[in-house]
Amino acid sequence: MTQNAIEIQGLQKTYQSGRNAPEKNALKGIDLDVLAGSIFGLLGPNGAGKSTMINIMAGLVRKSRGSVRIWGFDQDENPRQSRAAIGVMPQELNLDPFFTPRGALEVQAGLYGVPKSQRNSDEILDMVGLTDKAEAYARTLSGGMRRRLLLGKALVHAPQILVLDEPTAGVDIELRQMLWANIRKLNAERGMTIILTTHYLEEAEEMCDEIAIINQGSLVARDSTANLLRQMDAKCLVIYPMEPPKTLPSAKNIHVTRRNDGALAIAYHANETTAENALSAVRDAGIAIRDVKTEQADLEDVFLKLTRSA
Ligand SMILES: Nc1ncnc2c1ncn2[C@@H]1O[C@H](COP(=O)(O)OP(=O)(O)OP(=O)(O)O)[C@@H](O)[C@H]1O
Repeated sequence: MTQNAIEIQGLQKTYQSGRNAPEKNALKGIDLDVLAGSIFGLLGPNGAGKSTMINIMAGLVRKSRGSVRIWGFDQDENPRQSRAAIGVMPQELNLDPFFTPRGALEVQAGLYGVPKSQRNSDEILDMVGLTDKAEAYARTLSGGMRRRLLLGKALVHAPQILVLDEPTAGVDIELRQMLWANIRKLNAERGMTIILTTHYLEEAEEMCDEIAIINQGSLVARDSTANLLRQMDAKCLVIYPMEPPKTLPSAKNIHVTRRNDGALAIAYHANETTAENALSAVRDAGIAIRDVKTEQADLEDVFLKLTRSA
């Protein structure tokens, strides 16, 4: 087994446009490793190049330059092995309406050359909760069921790496939880490496061990989720006073604002001062505290900082 599930070097993608339109440099030279066994989030604003990158990994889009190794296999030298190591759950619900879920899984297994004796359609149908729909035509399945079937299709050849492009975009809470439970299980029990794109930063913060942020075709961050959050040392202490204060607290390195609900928001940077100093300033101003809470930066703040400055 390799240490890295994915190794990407100098990856570039230029889309040729129409006769008079300029070329589009969707990826401008990306280096990226993804550790085997991790849950890895690929984030970026619309048009950043996430789908392009995922589709290149999956062998669905041809790269213009650079090298991509999947599970140790170079995509150019060993296209078959590198494709076999990866399963993709695409964003679009592109299912043949005339196949049943069982039929769709069998066809997919055939495409990947999985011998009949090694197919596990029943287990997959059970896992994605489609056992009782196994013989229903895809056109009769709800949107949520189709999405579950797409996850099932990505798993037929037992890939080491599962790639999910916006798996929870527009799905209801119940399905979202089911998808995440399945994904966590595949990661924990089979050690499957999971790579996903999502627009829900809270979800990425909760799910992903490691995160890469791309913006306009370039990598702007790549770190553990915890380290990325640590970069943002902006804190806010929110004080609910017993009575509206006559004067606002003031001290070095704190910035106080009054909120509409009567709370006082005391903003500071953890590397400049402490919560203790902020609270002292509140006491010095003679303010009795009814309640207090803290607010800290989340992934959304990190994301905005990195993608705006670039
Ligand atoms: N087939 C194509 N031909 C020409 N340009 C393309 C093609 N596919 C993508 N692009 C362009 O490449 C850039 C990156 O697109 P991509 O779909 O990879 O971004 P994304 O980060 O996945 O965005 P989103 O979050 O909106 O799905 C965009 O400017 C897009 O318009």
